[in-house]
Amino acid sequence: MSDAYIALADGRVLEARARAPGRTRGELVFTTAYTGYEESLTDPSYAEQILTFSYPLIGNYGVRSERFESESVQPRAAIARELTDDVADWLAGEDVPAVDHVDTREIVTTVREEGAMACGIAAGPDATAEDAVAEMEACKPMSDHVDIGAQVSVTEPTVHEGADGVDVDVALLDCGAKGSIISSLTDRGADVHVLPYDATPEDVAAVEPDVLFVSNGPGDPENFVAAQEVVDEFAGEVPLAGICLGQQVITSALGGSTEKMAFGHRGVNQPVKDLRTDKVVMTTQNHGYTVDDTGPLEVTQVNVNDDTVEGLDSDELDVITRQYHPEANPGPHDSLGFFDEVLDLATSSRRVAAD
Ligand SMILES: NC(=O)CC[C@H](N)C(=O)O
Repeated sequence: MSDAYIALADGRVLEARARAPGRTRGELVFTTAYTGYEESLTDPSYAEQILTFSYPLIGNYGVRSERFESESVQPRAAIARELTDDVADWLAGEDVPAVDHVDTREIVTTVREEGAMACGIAAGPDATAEDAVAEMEACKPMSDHVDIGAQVSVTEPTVHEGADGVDVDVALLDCGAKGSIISSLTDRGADVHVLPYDATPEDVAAVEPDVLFVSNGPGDPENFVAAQEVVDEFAGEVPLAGICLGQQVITSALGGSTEKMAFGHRGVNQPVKDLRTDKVVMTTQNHGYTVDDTGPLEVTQVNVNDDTVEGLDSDELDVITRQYHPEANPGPHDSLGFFDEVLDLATSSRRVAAD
């Protein structure tokens, strides 16, 4: 007898094995990454989602907090073919339901064919298929999580100091920032002033930033209204940079738009071509929305698989953004140079302003 059930919005209920008990619901997504499960499970971009690992064995090198991207587990549940005890115990300790012994190929194929969908999970000794279905039926679309930023952002400003000798101040709007975005900036010497997702223009001005950086984050970028207002306020005055949700928020704020993708880009081998150099790099991605209309921004990079926008730029407004995750964790380090470009933009625009 099964002790776990996964209910999908298309009516199917899959039987599984409970590895961490509980009942929950969320948008069903996946990652094809074969390593980096600790980083993915602590990435705030996955808030309100259920994460399926397509790689069959998850947890084979343990669980270490040094590899976490935030302080807690962020998806509402995890699904894998086989979870080790280390991972199962970690998730159980965090009250995040987890299930395995299920055909994850079927789940990923379903999401690829039918799109990201509502999902309910019931796991544990008393779990029933009906419980899972009830959870799935109560699952809201991502766009209905209007204040999702509050779940993942700092509530008070915090400063992360970079190395001495580099004089760059970054105001980072924390819409659910991964730790390695912050450390990629401090490693290069920048002081990073992490501000709440709903910071006001006054809060940002108080930092006297050399660059305003909008982080990654969960959910629909159109719900990050305060962040869009801040970007609008500083556009043309302070250089702008963003990653993933950050690219989407900046584009919308400047007059462009975003749209929901069928199932998104979900893995660590997404090929991205730079249109200026014709070079292709491998990138880490986990997003379900994409930039549709780029507004005043110029497309500098595209996804080789489907031609969607991966990088945007504006010389006039001093903007540089990426849809993928240059900070990696998990994934390839091919595009870490993005952070050098951000610091160059911060310092060169300052020189121009001082002339
Ligand atoms: N990784 C992210 O920042 C994700 C951005 C946004 N929530 C999306 O799904 O498109």
